[in-house]
Amino acid sequence: MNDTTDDIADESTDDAAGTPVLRVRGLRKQYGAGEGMVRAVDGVDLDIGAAETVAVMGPSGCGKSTLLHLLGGLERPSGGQVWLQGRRIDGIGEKALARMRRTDIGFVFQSFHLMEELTAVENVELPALLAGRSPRAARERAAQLLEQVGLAERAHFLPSALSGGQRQRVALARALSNEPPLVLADEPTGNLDSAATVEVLRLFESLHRRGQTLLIVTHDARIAATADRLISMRDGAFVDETRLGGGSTGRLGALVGLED
Ligand SMILES: Nc1ncnc2c1ncn2[C@@H]1O[C@H](COP(=O)(O)OP(=O)(O)OP(=O)(O)O)[C@@H](O)[C@H]1O
Repeated sequence: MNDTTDDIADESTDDAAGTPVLRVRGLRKQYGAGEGMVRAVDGVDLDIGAAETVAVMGPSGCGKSTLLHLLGGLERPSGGQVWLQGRRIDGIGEKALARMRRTDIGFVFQSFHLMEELTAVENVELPALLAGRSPRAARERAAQLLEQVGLAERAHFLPSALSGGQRQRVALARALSNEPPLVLADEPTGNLDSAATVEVLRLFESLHRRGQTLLIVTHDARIAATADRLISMRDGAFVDETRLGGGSTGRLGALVGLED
């Protein structure tokens, strides 16, 4: 485990092409020890530039979720370095980590993770309130985001009264609440039927067009087709990378039968 500090270290990474939104070097996570040890993430290097969408695909158990959890500060790495907007974030203290999760990373999970007792708009405004925005500003921003995901009319519904696709759209709106520089999505369509998958896919495309930086782990080739780059992962490591056109108008989008 790395040493921790409650301040985000100001260790910049200079790069001729500009500072990437996310830079990862030699990232590792192992579980257990001895014969039962699992190397879930085993030496990952990655740069994601501003406004880039990167998709990661790979077989079950290859370490995709663990990777996102490490990048989103939900789990601690066993080794390696991570910079978010040029700031070193691996090994930061709990307070700084919590702040980073609230304001710098938007997380979209396969199973939505909405607060069931809060309405859609209350779910979406929560991160902004936790980040210290005024109730009025947080509510205005939440209403705007729900409008963008096509759910303005359902703002006061509880999650239990929403379909899977609608829940994921609320979750996506919530992820954008604090305008994070990076959105991490873990199988965002994994629990959705194909109609709802297309709805969510459209939203990712539109986010991509608007310049949101995104890292998406997915089993769905249609989602991956919206990316600029597609990375294949096996046994905790990246084994292949393909540059796509980005957006479902790209070559792969055509292959999987999506129209724009
Ligand atoms: N908390 C944990 N303790 C022990 N082993 C773990 C833990 N979390 C994950 N693993 C192991 O790490 C490896 C990677 O798991 P991970 O969930 O990251 O894979 P994945 O590629 O996301 O799989 P899926 O596509 O099925 O969600 C697997 O072998 C898994 O069993």
